[in-house]
Amino acid sequence: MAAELAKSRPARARVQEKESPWNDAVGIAMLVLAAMYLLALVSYDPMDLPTWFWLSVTDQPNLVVKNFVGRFGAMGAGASLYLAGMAIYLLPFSMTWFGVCKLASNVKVTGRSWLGVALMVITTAAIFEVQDILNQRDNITPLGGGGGFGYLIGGSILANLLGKVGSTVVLAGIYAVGFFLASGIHPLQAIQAIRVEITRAWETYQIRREIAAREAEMGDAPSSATPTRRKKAPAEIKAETAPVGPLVTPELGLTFEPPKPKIIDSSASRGHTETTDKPRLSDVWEKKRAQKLEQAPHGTLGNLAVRFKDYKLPELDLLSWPDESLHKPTDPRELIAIQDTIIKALASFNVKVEAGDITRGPAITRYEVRPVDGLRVARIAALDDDIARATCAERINILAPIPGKDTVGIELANRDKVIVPIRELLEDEVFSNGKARLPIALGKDVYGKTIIGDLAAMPHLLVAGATGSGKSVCINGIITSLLCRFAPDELRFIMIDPKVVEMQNYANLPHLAVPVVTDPKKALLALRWVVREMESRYQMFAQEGCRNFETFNNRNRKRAAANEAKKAAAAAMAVPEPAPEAPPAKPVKTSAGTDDVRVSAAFAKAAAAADHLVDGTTPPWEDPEVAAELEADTAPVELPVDHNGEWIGDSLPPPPRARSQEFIIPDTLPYIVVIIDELADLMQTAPADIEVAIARITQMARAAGIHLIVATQTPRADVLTGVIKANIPTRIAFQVSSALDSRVILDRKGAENLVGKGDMLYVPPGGAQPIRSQGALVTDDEIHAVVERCVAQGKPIFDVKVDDETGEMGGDDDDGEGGVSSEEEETLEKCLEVIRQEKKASTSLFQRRLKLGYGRAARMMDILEDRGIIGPGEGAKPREILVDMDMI
Ligand SMILES: Nc1ncnc2c1ncn2[C@@H]1O[C@H](COP(=O)(O)OP(=O)(O)OP(=O)(O)O)[C@@H](O)[C@H]1O
Repeated sequence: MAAELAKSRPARARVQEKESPWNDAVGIAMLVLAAMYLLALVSYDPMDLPTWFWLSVTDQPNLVVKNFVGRFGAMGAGASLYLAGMAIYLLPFSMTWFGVCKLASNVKVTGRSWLGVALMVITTAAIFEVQDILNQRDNITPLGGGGGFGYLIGGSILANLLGKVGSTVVLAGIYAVGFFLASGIHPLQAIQAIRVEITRAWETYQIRREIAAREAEMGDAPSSATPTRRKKAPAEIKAETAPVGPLVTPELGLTFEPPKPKIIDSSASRGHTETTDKPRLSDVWEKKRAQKLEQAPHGTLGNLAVRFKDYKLPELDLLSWPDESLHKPTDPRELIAIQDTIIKALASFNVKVEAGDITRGPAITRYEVRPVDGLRVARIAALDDDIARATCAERINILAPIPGKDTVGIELANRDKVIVPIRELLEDEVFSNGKARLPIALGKDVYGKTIIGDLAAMPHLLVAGATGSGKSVCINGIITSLLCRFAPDELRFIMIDPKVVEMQNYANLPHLAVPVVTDPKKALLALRWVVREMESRYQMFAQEGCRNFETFNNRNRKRAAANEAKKAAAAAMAVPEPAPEAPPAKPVKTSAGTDDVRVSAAFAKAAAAADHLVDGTTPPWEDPEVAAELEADTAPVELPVDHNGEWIGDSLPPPPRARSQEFIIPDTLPYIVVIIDELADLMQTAPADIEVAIARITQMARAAGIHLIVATQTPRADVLTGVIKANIPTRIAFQVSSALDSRVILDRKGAENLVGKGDMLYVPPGGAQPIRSQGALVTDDEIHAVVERCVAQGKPIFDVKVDDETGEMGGDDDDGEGGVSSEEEETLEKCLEVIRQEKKASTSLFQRRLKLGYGRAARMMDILEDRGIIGPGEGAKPREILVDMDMI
């Protein structure tokens, strides 16, 4: 109980001793004095006193002093025993306690403490006198066991005034006050601890009695007719026999028994669970998708949905598991040794902490320490460099405190890093349970919990970190998650990759809405297209009376369900009539699936037309065969209506459309995920325009099913501007070189302490604290396998509008080689003629001879240089002609 009391002292009483170099000296001095005092008391002999001392009992004192502390000790002990009697023994013990406190610097020894001791000594002396304890009057204690104080206060005053019992009660009260003053223990806490002890003892007694009674009952014959004991409900028994855990006092909110430190190893991957009874996830999703397509109302399937109707999602078997044999088991002794080193390192700076849990994650291990009461956690955080030195760690991170815990976490990189395979995350229940609309596998936290984000909820994501820290792997993991979950008609990508090499793996992906954009100048056009697409989606939503992407995509199913319910209600209300023997109504009721086929075929042709266009081959309308087919399709389709003109198809009739309406509103729209791999490169070209486009997308695109992922390795304020950051609250920071960079990404420091290679801080949407985790690893082979599976099922159908916007594809007739228009080609011919005649080439020459403006003449020079006809410019000199002009 004393330990509990000591632990639970309130901050008021347990004022921490200020760290001072004198503390140790004073502490040691007190211990020495206490020892000498005690020795003097125990070895006191009145014959040691010199004759001149007022307590001397002889003219011939001992020649050889018997007192262990000499004559001085004898005089001190004699005077003390005379004044306070045997109660004086409290003094050296109190001094010893104070000396220890001084050395430990954990409790401040103040005047109040000494006053407390004085009260304790005096009241004890008085109690000895009143209660006649150790009350011999001899040479050692001439005034009795209570000494002079006891005699005067106890015997002469209190006993006469209050009697024996009354004075004992008063003296006990004063003693208690002295004890609280000396020890710093709050009286309420003492009562609390006593109450807890009593309750615990009572509970233990009750449980023992119950067990004994039950044993006795079991020993009795079962035929015992009149059981005397009421049988308790199982819950009651459970509550009684529950192990007594850490007791929390509701009044003070204090835990008297801190939980025992644990070692948790969450580094190993969960491994593949071969479950034959469970359907494969891709099958489940495909089935859902097929159902949606089947239920889509007549004529509203988009061309992508028709084209990829039989699309199969890549199986998770394409992704591999790491070699488990390489995983080294955790050695708890090693972890405990490191924790001890940390505790000792902190203790050497007078920072007292107790050991907490140790959690080994895939890349880092978190050592928890519990600061003693009264220690500010900031003091531990300030010693990060010293802990790093003591543990020989390259970088450490201190969580002071760990959110939601009463401990401080010290995170050190593991010597043997365990990778987190993406397959583990994709097989996780969280990924597949369908709660996340756009699930993306991110990684695993230090406790082994998988981190699966929902891009739809984010709704945009910023990924930043130094080069080689794991950004690309993270983005590839996100793309792989989406590829394993969505068909090309459900999700489309726009990839902007100014680094050129990062996204080449995805160049033929059927999910691409536009070819991978590598030219930073064209990236702006792609972003503008996204803005336009967003606006056109909002128009569609308005037309359909939907507020956002989800309601739009589910509107037909909701309407169909409502229609079904109406039909059922009407059928229930209708009086059943005998069915007339009539020939089946004409036209025969056609299922939604059947009537879709024809319209879908038309869309398929439209898709083929788009393909023709982007492939640069003959446009479909020039192909007589396709043209004839398209013509045939314009023949009126027999609609599933009854003789009253009422719709009898399984699906809903298409919504009425205005004649002027140019587009068919599709049943569902795909998500669009825009990925910008290096924002810094884009910000160099047209910072203001890019910033405006990103801000517009991030502010408004969420409800339109458009989501943005921005990555950068340059976390500077001019790249990640305030406007961009304000609109992208969800962030992932990989290792960066400085706390400044970390602040730019996360608005707080911490990323500079990451250890690289996928070690990241993830700020979830709405989450205040970043979660440290190890990113999922997806290898190049895995990416190839998944992409190949997607590519094998169809080529990308680029949106022609996008091509026009980005200028990447051959959709524009005007653009020839390298974006040179036919008009420019004509001017170029004239320029070549001028070069042939003049045998030289310069901008001014073209301006003069062809009456061109400077800009156009300079553009011609650039094209000629690009084509290797003329050499690079050398100041004012005419350019060198590199080819034989007669050969051109
Ligand atoms: N989650 C991870 N698990 C294990 N290793 C990883 C992980 N992420 C990255 N790595 C390792 O770090 C290396 C660099 O990663 P990555 O290419 O993603 O860095 P980056 O930040 O994209 O660099 P850059 O900006 O130069 O492209 C990888 O080749 C891989 O070995």
